[in-house]
Amino acid sequence: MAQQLFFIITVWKRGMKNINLPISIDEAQKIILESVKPLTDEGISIMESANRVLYEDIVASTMIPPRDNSAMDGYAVIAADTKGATETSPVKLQVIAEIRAGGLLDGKEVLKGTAIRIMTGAPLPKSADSVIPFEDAEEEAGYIRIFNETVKYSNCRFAGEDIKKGDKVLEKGDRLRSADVGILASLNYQTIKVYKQPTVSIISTGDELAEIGEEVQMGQIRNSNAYSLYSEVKKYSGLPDYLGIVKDTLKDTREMFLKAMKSDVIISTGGVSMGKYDFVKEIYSDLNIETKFEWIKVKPGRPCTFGVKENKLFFGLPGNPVSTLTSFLQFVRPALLRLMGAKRIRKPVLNAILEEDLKKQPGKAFLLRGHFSIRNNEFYVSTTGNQNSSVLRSMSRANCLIVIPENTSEVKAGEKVAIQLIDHDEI
Ligand SMILES: Nc1nc2c(c(=O)[nH]1)N[C@H]1C(S)=C(S)[C@@H](COP(=O)(O)OP(=O)(O)OC[C@H]3O[C@@H](n4cnc5c(N)ncnc54)[C@H](O)[C@@H]3O)O[C@H]1N2
Ligand code: MOO
Repeated sequence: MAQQLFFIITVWKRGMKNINLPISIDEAQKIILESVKPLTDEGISIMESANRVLYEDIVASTMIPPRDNSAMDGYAVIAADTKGATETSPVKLQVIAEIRAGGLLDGKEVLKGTAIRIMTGAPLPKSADSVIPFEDAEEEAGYIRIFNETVKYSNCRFAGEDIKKGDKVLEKGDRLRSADVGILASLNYQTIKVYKQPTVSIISTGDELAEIGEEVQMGQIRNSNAYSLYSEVKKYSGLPDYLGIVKDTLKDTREMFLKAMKSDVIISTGGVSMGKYDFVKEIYSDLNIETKFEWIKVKPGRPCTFGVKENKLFFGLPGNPVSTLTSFLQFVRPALLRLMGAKRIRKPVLNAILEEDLKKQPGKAFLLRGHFSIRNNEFYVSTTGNQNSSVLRSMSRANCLIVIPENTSEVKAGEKVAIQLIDHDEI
């Protein structure tokens, strides 16, 4: 009875929502994405644009390539002129001119029975409809001998075959890859409009933490979460600011969170489970941050708090180093990408053959650290060792997370399991 009363009071205090009940990964992601308001835009040089998200559609104002040109170093010919060419009875054509890449046509034209020496990328002269590579012809005293027939359009590249004028080549919401940057350059863009990068404050909580360079006192461990998170934030194009370690007191935690409020996203690690000195949740209600959820039906990462205040997103990630990273991947990563306007935010998931038996309790999903490999065109996966949430080594060896659903209790070697590819681009 007393327990029920406590529960009702807690729910009431936290805005009539049952945030104490664990929710699924999918539900949590939905709540987070509903809370994200994408940032505004800025203009940047295309040189800085890799991994940024376009704020505008890119519509081609010219054709690429702009004119028909040669795909090989060789001879521009009229294909019909090579008819009947064989090893024993080669066709002979007179070489009447040469065109270099970047050179001008200057009215040069291939006439019947002639050829023009041409370099890769040089404009195709009028009436030529095929290019014979140097290695397939023999030149001597102003003539070439050709030993094989060629067909029309061999080794020719045509105007607009890559991009036509008016094509929408890239879209608002695309996260730019290197080939995209190349297309922008081909279309003469020096600068483009992209979404701003989210600023991200990172806070480590815990009296037990020693900073890099400090002596580790009795009972202390080295702070690793701030650094693994810092690199994850950078990987997903956020602007991280590591604010340091905060001691487990309400006063210090409040001061640190007030300092962090300058950012779009505030990530803390530790202090979100049931410990006597876990203050993060208390600080949320203290600072009027609306808590949306506190527990997820997943291991690692069961305690995980998410809150919102004035478009700022607050993630209270669990302290265990692996739980921090898996929770980042499932929850913070999609939020950062959506803040930056990205359309694609899902990591690829595929099926792989499990190489060992796995058992778990039902009731929560498991995200096991795995390593996948490909043999005989099949994906295989095995775990990377000790799956304790504090064991970072097995995360460091992992290239995927094996997803065992909530209600499954056992999977046998040889069965297929879903694997989430953690190092691959979003789809
Ligand atoms: N009574 C309960 N205890 C715990 C529960 C629970 O449900 N009931 N959940 C457990 C689970 S699961 C996790 S995960 C942890 C999460 O706890 P906190 O987020 O409150 O984290 P802390 O207690 O502060 O730390 C947990 C663990 O992680 C180490 N840690 C913390 N910060 C860092 C850092 N920056 N770098 C490296 N390692 C860090 C810390 O030393 C602890 O060992 O709670 C369980 N307990
Ligand atoms: O859920 Mo905790 O994150 O397993 O160790």
